[in-house]
Amino acid sequence: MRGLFDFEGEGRRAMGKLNDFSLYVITGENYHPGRAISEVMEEALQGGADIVQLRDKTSSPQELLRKAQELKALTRRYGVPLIINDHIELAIEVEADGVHLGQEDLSLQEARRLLGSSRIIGISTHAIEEARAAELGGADYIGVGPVYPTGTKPGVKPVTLDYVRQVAAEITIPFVAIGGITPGNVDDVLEAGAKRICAVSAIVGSSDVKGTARLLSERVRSSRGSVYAPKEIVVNGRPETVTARTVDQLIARYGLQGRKLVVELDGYIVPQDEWAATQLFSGVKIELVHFVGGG
Ligand SMILES: Cc1ncc(COP(=O)(O)OP(=O)(O)O)c(N)n1
Ligand SMILES: Cc1nc(C(=O)O)sc1CCOP(=O)(O)O
Ligand SMILES: [Mg+2]
Repeated sequence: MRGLFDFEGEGRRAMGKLNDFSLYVITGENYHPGRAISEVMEEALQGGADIVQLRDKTSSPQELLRKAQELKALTRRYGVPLIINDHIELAIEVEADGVHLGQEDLSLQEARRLLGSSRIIGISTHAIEEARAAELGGADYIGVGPVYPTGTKPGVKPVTLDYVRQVAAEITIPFVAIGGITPGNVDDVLEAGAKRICAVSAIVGSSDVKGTARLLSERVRSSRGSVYAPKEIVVNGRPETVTARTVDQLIARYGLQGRKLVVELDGYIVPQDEWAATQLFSGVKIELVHFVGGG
């Protein structure tokens, strides 16, 4: 097991806010005329959405503020992060958990300067060079898409499952596959290596928002394997098969209880008070770094 590393020097950061997630749901009010945004998003949360984004290209600043405040209260009740698309100043004003930015939006560096290290920054990517740059620049997650053609972004050329495979093989920060994902094609996306998916129309445009969210979220979770089954994970760079269900069980398995430890899971530092609740899934990469000699 690797012992000690200079975690300042390697650009690692404490990120308590972005817990592992499976189903990321983005608002899309044009898909549910006559129904309130908070009503529809609450159904998505009931179905298992574990991260929510407010994306709204048409509202006035006042309307946007009202929607952001409503969603902030809603997501707090469900204990999931709220991300604001594009508008960093709004994210700061409502104390959202983070912001999502595209290649044409505010730069990652400027966003990080404004938001600080504890808030989430997601970056859209459409090619591996963009994914590498986002990872290197300290993004907390990346969007990978559009995987399929989508009416939510008409006319945008799909990146296809090839790009999903490329990112799954190379990029270590969490990524979320997005664009045209539905119950009918989600298994292909997962098969290509996605561990998290994101959807707008398939969920908020569904006649059964909760049921569709549940179906998608269960598909993603079950593709990661049962928490009770042996899991193939990578511990400090070494492939291991483990039965530990949670981070604290894994720590116990290595006899490291009570040691001064830093735990990094898929690029995030897991705070000690979350070790017991943080589940392990096949495919995760974990670093257990213990300090020796008073380091
Ligand atoms: C999770 C996620 N991924 C990608 C996007 C798209 O962001 P962007 O490229 O800036 O395009 P707009 O959404 O602003 O039209 C996203 N919003 N969320
Ligand atoms: C908002 C957005 N961004 C994308 C990207 O690839 O960056 S694809 C997309 C639309 C996602 O909506 P739907 O689930 O309805 O296809
Ligand atoms: Mg944008």
